[in-house]
Amino acid sequence: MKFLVINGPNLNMMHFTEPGVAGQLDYNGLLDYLELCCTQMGMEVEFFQSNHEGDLIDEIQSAAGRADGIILNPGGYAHYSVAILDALRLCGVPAVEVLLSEPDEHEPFRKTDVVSFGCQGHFIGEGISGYLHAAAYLAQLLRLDGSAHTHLVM
Ligand SMILES: O=C1C[C@@](O)(C(=O)O)C[C@@H](O)[C@@H]1O
Repeated sequence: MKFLVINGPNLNMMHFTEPGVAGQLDYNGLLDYLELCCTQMGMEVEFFQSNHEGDLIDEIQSAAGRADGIILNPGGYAHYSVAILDALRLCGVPAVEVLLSEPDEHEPFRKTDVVSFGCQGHFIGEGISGYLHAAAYLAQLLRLDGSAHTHLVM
């Protein structure tokens, strides 16, 4: 089963806390951590990050036939990109959203999440564990409806 992990603007500049470990990971450290954990769970992952809305949309559109599911942290686009929402609805690949932090703990304008309407699951405010919970959830979803199996056979 293969997942495409898409991270939106500014995620490449952030630092992340690994559960139970002192210190912080940079973006490449995050990718190494996620790849290791997903490999241990028997999943293949591919990563994409962009600061540009159109590039994120191109990546979502190209997911069909290449990945069984999308794990998306849209960054600030979560709050207003109807275009990313449309791409998720059109691409035919199930997507799960991850937001590292809880929007309620930030400015009121972050309470709206338009991209969430294109996602079949949401892991919000769990830090980087959200990516792993999203992967496990997607795997379960795909096993239940058989799409991943169909895709692999094709
Ligand atoms: O870029 C980010 C990070 C974020 O996507 C998160 O994962 O918590 C939440 C967004 O509101 C913010 O703009």
